[in-house]
Amino acid sequence: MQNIFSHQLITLRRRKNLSQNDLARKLYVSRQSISKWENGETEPGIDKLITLSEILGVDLDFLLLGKENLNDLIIKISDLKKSFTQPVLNGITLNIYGKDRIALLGSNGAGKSTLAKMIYGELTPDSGSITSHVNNTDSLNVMPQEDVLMGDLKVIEHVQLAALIDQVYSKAFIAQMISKFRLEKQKNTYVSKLSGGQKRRLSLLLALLRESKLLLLDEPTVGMDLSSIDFFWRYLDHIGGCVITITHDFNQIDKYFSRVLLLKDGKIAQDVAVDTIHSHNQTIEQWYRQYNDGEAQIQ
Ligand SMILES: Nc1ncnc2c1ncn2[C@@H]1O[C@H](COP(=O)(O)OP(=O)(O)OP(=O)(O)O)[C@@H](O)[C@H]1O
Repeated sequence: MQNIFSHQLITLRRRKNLSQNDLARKLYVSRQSISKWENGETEPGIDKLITLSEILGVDLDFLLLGKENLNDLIIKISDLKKSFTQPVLNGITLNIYGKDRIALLGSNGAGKSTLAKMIYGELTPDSGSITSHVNNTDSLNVMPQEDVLMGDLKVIEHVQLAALIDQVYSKAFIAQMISKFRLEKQKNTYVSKLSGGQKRRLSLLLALLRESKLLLLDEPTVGMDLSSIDFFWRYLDHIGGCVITITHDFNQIDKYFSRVLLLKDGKIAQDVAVDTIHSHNQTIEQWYRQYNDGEAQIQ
């Protein structure tokens, strides 16, 4: 066990961009203890192992025995390239794990939606590969940047249809979701007559009808009023599986995400754990301003 655990600890700690000091602080142990565990000289007790598996976002089995399970690595992206009239993605390499909560950040036009569309299969890359352990038909939920709604259905009909397709149809559940998403008054309104924010709420409801292994949200809160935005973030906090969100809603990233990716010049310029940014006494917004415009690197 010792060798596998030591190897796992080093790999997973680096994957989370945590230094030995960062991890020591989180576990209330000395940096030397971490170093000894990583050298295979000593082992942590069970309470620390449990906390470690939580911090590193993996099952205890995987931490101790290296048993890869599908909840862990769910998407592997290698050297992905895509050009339209100009190159947009210029060699994206990335692993996405089952418990990741990723905020995908970058300037307008950086290629965030393009990358998301390739992950959910709407666009094909020019070169490179995406290996996915997510079944697009039953384990992937998507809320694209532009609402994809059927305007000539009433809200209730749209939700019923989606629930049938997702195999989660139940009258009570549909009523509950419509009420939760504050669309009760509009349930007999044609979708084409909804306001922009109401359409966004409906799109979100549809994306969240069934459980998913991967939920991809492209600027979900744009056009929503403040109470809908608050509702959205609270709701998101209770969703299982991996979540990748493209957002410029910086105030919320600190609270709801575990990992931030910065897309810049067609590459993943930064891939950092939110905790690491906080341990440098920065908010995500401060970090973003520094790294999107500057050249610095977090060690
Ligand atoms: N179908 C397309 N045909 C031609 N160019 C495209 C197409 N889709 C995207 N682009 C271009 O690719 C670049 C990246 O677009 P993308 O929508 O991925 O950026 P983004 O980071 O999501 O931007 P934003 O934050 O503004 O939504 C842009 O310059 C855009 O004009």
